[in-house]
Amino acid sequence: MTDPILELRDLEVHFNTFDGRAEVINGVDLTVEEGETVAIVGESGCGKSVTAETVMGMLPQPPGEIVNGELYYRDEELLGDETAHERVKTESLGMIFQDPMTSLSPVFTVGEMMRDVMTYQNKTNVGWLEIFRNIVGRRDVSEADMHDRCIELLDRLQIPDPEGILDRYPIELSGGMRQRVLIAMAMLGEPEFLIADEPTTALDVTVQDQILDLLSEQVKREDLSMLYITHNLGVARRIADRIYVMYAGEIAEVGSCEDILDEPLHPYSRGLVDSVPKLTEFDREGIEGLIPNYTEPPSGCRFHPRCPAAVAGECDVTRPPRFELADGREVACLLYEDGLSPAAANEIAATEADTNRGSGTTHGRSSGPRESDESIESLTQRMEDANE
Ligand SMILES: Nc1ncnc2c1ncn2[C@@H]1O[C@H](COP(=O)(O)OP(=O)(O)OP(=O)(O)O)[C@@H](O)[C@H]1O
Ligand code: NI
Repeated sequence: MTDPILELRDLEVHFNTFDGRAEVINGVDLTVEEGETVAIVGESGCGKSVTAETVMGMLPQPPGEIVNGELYYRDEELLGDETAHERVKTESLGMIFQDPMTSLSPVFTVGEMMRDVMTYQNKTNVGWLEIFRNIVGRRDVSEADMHDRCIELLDRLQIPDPEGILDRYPIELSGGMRQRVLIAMAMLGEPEFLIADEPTTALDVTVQDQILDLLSEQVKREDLSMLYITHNLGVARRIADRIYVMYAGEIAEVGSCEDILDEPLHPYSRGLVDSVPKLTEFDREGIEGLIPNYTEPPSGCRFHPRCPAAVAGECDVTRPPRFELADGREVACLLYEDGLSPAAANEIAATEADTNRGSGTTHGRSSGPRESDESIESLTQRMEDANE
């Protein structure tokens, strides 16, 4: 491990809703090393955006409430210091959002928006001093310089006719072009850390690929670090160095893209990888059931009601810590207690899943952990035997 540029520790976020208190983020730890791209992958509603919003200092509070946790950016704690958070956000962070139509203003041209961003660089409280300085004219924000910088960035994102684009309104551009403009705008403030929340979901696959390539290019060129949010494992593999698999506001598994995709360990990751449509395969296994209700989250492991390998009396009682395996892999699943080898644990998970399926797990809503005489200890024993 090198130097973490960003570190989230034990984050807990709750929301006050009409249905009660929703305990959405439940102890998330996450680290992004300098120059690294980390993807958070998980199904809709698992808390990816809430995590990103917290990092950006953009969590709506209320209804949101950060109940616990620390956020370090280059060793500076930000969750307890709004001023520092605002400064870091302005100076060092860049954001790219999901839907360009909602993040771009419909009433300004691309050029006007880009100039605005450059002048105030995402500052929410622009003081009279800054406005005065800009009226008087600082060298670095002269009209000509701003114009050149806009053209350079639009050019870098391979936007045809950048001069012409500056005078266009977002509505006049295609989805792919809008997303490119949004990336160009995020780069204007010369950030060192990018946060992208599903920037390509609304695009068709070819355009999505182009955008991912362009984004990777910027990240490499400027030596940026990035937190990339997606529900798509394929996208994560293309863009990220490491993947954090998230389930119901908890991190299920951490590993390199290859590790997670080639040999997912957590039963949830296994389901997630299995549910990726393959061109050569029609019959695929997904994950049954839904993300739990956050006002009454399951006890123990939050995944246990849907887990094909869940063991009654264990998984519904004990919240699994993140077990560290070799090569920076971490899995929050009781199967991996006692440093079991991934291959062996996987085998057990698979056997468990088969047995559970055979014993008639109902469709749609899972029937919860299997009543079993076999405890984790005996599973472990079996695994150790298998290892020998
Ligand atoms: N402002 C809010 N008020 C109340 N609940 C919220 C708010 N924002 C998020 N939530 C809840 O937090 C949970 C996680 O939402 P989040 O948007 O982080 O999911 P996500 O993983 O980003 O999903 P998606 O892939 O659909 O974007 C959801 O149950 C959502 O209803
Ligand atoms: Ni989201």
